[in-house]
Amino acid sequence: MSLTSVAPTVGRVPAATIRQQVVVPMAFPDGYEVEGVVTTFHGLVDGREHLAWTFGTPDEVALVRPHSECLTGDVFGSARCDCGPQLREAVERITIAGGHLLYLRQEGRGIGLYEKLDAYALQDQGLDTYEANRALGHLDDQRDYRVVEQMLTALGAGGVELLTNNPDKVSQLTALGVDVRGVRATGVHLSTANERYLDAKVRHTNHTIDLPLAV
Ligand SMILES: Nc1nc2c(ncn2[C@@H]2O[C@H](COP(=O)(O)OP(=O)(O)OP(=O)(O)O)[C@@H](O)[C@H]2O)c(=O)[nH]1
Ligand SMILES: [Zn+2]
Repeated sequence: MSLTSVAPTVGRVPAATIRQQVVVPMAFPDGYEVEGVVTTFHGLVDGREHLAWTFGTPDEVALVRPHSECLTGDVFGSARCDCGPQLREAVERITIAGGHLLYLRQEGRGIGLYEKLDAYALQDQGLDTYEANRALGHLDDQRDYRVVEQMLTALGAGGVELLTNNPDKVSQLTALGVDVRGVRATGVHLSTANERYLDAKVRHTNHTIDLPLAV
């Protein structure tokens, strides 16, 4: 993992319990329709309102996407990053395979929405996404994934296949005792607006994004 991210907490994390489960019929703007089950929890260690969305019928080894909140990309369609298309892709792939989308309230890699927008302003002056975080006094990546372990255990998930390009998610979750049986990359959602961002992720944090050489 990157030395400039939060060190994983190794060892046992306290157990969380299921608070509520509700069926949600979903209709996406592109016409795709699916039904999910959304789960809320008691006892998540950081006190935030993280959600688990279950699609399809999870197998013994469930496909799991730990998705960090990105209000600008997930909700408003910002093309500065690849979060919105990754979220949409994850819902479809998990519905086919059976599994869970964990919607993690870790906006801005854990620095929050206003700070992320400050970081965008610095990127518009030439800094890359990690340099901008540091200029604002943050680590490159402030996320830790203890709540993922808590949610998966409460859901009764055994082995998981992770849907992510981020090796730090894989190593943190493995250190936390999650039984990671495999890792699947997401598609490459490249645009002129996000090419510098994706390139920084590949160069700096070894994200497995198969970018064309010209980027
Ligand atoms: N601080 C900061 N956060 C950003 C920026 N752009 C996107 N984010 C946040 O980054 C998070 C997503 O992280 P990414 O690095 O894009 O992807 P990842 O979660 O590490 O990897 P994947 O699992 O492959 O998606 C979301 O919380 C976004 O809000 C940025 O320029 N600065
Ligand atoms: Zn984003």
